[in-house]
Parts: sequence; structure tokens; C-alpha cells
Amino acid sequence: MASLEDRVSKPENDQTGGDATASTGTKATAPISTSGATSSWADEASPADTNSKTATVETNSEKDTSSLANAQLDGGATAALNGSSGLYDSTYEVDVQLSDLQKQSGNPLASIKSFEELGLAENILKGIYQMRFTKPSKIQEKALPLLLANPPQNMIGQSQSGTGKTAAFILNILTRLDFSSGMINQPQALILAPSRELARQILGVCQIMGEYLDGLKVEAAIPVEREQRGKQIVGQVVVGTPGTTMDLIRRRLLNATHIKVLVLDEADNMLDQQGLGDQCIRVKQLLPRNIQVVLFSATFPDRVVGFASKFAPNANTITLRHEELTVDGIKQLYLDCPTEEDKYTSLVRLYGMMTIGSSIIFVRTKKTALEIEQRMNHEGHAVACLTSDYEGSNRDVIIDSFRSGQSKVLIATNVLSRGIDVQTVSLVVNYDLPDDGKGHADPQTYLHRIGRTGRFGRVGVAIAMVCGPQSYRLVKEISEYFAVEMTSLPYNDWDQIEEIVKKVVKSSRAGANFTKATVGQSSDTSM
Ligand SMILES: Nc1ncnc2c1ncn2[C@@H]1O[C@H](COP(=O)(O)OP(=O)(O)OP(=O)(O)O)[C@@H](O)[C@H]1O
Repeated sequence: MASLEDRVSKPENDQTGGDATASTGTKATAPISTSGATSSWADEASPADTNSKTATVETNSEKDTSSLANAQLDGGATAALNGSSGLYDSTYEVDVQLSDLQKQSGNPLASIKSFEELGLAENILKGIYQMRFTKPSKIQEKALPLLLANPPQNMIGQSQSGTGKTAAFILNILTRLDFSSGMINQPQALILAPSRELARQILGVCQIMGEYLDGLKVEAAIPVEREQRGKQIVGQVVVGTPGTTMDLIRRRLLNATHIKVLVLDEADNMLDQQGLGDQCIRVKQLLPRNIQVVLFSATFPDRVVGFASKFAPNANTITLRHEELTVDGIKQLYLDCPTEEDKYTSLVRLYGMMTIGSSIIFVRTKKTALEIEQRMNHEGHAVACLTSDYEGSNRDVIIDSFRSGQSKVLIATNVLSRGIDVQTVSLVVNYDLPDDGKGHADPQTYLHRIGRTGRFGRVGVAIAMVCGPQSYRLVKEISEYFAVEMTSLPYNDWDQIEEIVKKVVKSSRAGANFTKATVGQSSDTSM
């Protein structure tokens, strides 16, 4: 690991392909070696730009709005409010507290400043207290002064999963809203996210953090039921998916003329995917020029860095090396199964452990998700499933039930791989390892998936199911990319597996993985 340092970062390019998958075969030996990580955006530092800022980082309808707020209160952003947040869950008698982690310099959750020192208004600070946040995380501490400075500057911000990026961009937005009479019903900030679930989650956080702002309205721009269509959006903050947002602006149901901040959450995914990328560009073209563009994600693979810098020109950048991206509280394990059927039977055996907290099982296809759901339910294991085959309010019911803890095991495709914050998730299973469609691993998707656990200092376990040399190769590539050790679970010795999983949770200590990043200013212009 390189040492902490302040640098200016510069965009680069990369990413490769390969061939198709195989199944059956060789047994893996553990642990997988951790050398050979390739260069990232942040690895390639350019000479300091004279203008650059430097710092060290360690971070629908109105009807929908209220239901989301309830969903959040039940399980999501406000789980921390009820004191049962699962911080190093007492089930495993682990004694590390968030306050300890937030004192460790270099920990992504630590900062040297308080929220009060960050120049936030009193009624916004009250929203932070409402969230029970006592100290900023590193990304919040570093990003907020840059985001809040005037004149507003663009930002590309990267920080590990679960380190509080959402609050960073929401606090900036809340600070910039104009509640004067002429502006009270005018959309002024737009947040785009890749999934309906994430858009609803962000909306909920925004409502809670903005509770003390008189007249604040936050609205969703996601597909809604027929009877709610055609309604004018009057929220000062709009959170949506790109396609619906574009549609609403074009149909003049969303007046974009007063938008002054555009945020892309999960920005690398938004700009990378063919469809979403195009839609994001179109939305941006429908907004006023000279708005503040803010891009946040835990990952910015080299192939999207150049594009991100064009989308957010002259941005202050906060970046991490990919060796720094994994969260220490998440213990990464893999289970080598002789056959595909053994993957299924192993999953069923894991079920007992999965219900200790909540779990997400990630699979490659919607078909697999449905098959596993039906088979497990048929065998008496209560599991739910969420894929893009489900629509609108049906999806809301599934995710809200998971958030509230009513359902504890969720089988999902990549639709839930990013951003979803359910603090009770203690286990993530990669039933199928994510690949790039060309036979190589997709480390970014893997990182986002496992990041559904281990949120803000909590511990979690991520188990990858391996079957055959091809999937073993994917595990190896992922392990090398992030320079992390993945421990093999002994197939067929379930007593030991249970012991290992529990011990891992018990002995994990977030905060040991001292993280660093660079803050600088990218130089690309215009889009
Ligand atoms: N300063 C803070 N103190 C305590 N908890 C916090 C703080 N900031 C954020 N959190 C909590 O940490 C959790 C993770 O935050 P958030 O969802 O913003 O992470 P993220 O960085 O956006 O992760 P991802 O990359 O997975 O989207 C949330 O439950 C949030 O309420």
C-alpha cells in the first residue's frame, strides 16, 4: 500500500476482455495471493495544477414520497436512530464502537473536524442531529468544504461503500436551495440514480436531513402508477432515474430552468452503461449551463474517468486507489463447490446463518433469481426476490419489506448491487460472481455488491460461490485487483464453516485498513 499523500489526480483509460465461462473441476486453495493490482486513475498522478485544491481523504409522486419516508424510518437510513444499528453486532460480542473508528486517523469514517465546523446552517445541522450523526466521515469532511464553496465548483468524489457519500451531496444541495416565494415550487436540484430503489432511498434521506428546512419538498422522478401520471413536479429537490427524469422534462412536467445542482450517484455506472450514459447526457443537455455537477461513487474504473471529467469539467476530485477500496469490516470468503447443484445445496445450508441478520444473494440472471426463489420457498425457506422483471409499486413492496426486516433474505440481480443501504445486512452471497461478459471479473460490481454489508463501521461477511476453474479465476482476479485476501471455506465441513463465519464477524475490525486518496482538480472541459 502506498502512503498517505496529497496529489492532483488525472484521468486515464483501461479495462480488458476475455472469453467464456466453464464449470466443474479444480479445487481452490486458500488464501488467494494478493499481488499484481493494475494501475488506477489515482495511481497516475499528474504534476500539480496551479488551480487545484488538495486534501487528503481518507467517504412519482408525492404519494411515493411519504411511503418512502416510512420505509426509511422502518429500516434504511434511520436504522441508526433506534440504537439497534448493528455496529459490530452484539450477537458476536464485538466491542469496537463507531466512536472508536471515527477517532482512528486514516479510517474512512474518521475526520478531524465536526459538522459544526463545516459551515452548515443551523437548520441543516438539526437534520444531521436527527440522523444521529455525531461526526463527519472522511469523505464528508473533505468533500463538503469543496462542495459548499462559492462560486460552486464541480466535484468527482470517490469513497468506499457505506462511508456516507449520500449525506455529502445532500447537505450541499440543502445548503443551496432558495425558499423565496418565487422559487418555492421550482425544482432546483436534481439527483439521478441508476435504480428506482436507490432513488427512493436517497429521497428518504433527503427528507430526513431536510426536515428542519421550512417548505422543503423532495419529489421522485421514477415510473409511477397511471393515476399519478401527468402531475407537475414542484419539489425543490428531485430524485430520479435518468429515463423518467428525461421524459418529465421533455413533457414539461419538470421545469428544469432553475436547476442549479446535478448529482449523479453511482456515477461510473450511470456514465458507463450504454443506455443510462446516453440518458444522463440528454438530461444534462436539458438543464441550464453552468450548473454545479457532482459525481459520486465508490468506484471510477479507468474506462469512465475521461468521460466523467468531461461530464463534470474542472471538477475538484477526491479519488482512491483500487487497493484502498475494500472495507475492512467486510470479510471476504469463498466456497468452492464441486457442481452447480452443490452451489444450491450449500446456499440452503447457509440459510440458517443468513437469517441471523439480513442477507442478499446476488445472481447473474433474472431466471436464476426466480428459480432459486421458487425452489427455496418450495422447500420451506422464506426468501424474496427482486429483479427488473418486477415493476413499480411491486418493487417497492419487496424492498420495503426487506428494509423493515419483515423479509430477511433477498435474491437479487445487479439491480440492487449499488447504493442500497440496509444496515442489518450482515451477509452477502455472490451465488454467481460478476463478470464482464467476456470471461473476466467485474471487480467494480463485486465491490458494490459486497458493500451492501459492512455499512459505516459495521461488520459483514461476503461469501463467493465458486464452481469450476473459470469462477475460481474470477475470484483470483478480484482478489488481485483489490489486493485483498479471500479465505477459502472448507466445503463439506459445515460446523467449521459456521465457526469461521461467526469468528470472522467477531474478529473483524474496520478501521485497520488506512485509506488515502487524492483531492485535485481535473482539467477536461465541456460536454
Ligand atoms: N457521519 C455519519 N455518522 C454516522 N453514520 C453515518 C454518517 N454518514 C452516513 N452515515 C450512515 O452510513 C450509512 C452509509 O451511508 P451512505 O449510504 O451514504 O453510503 P455511501 O458512501 O453512499 O455507500 P455506497 O457506495 O454503497 O452507495 C447510512 O446508513 C448513513 O445513514
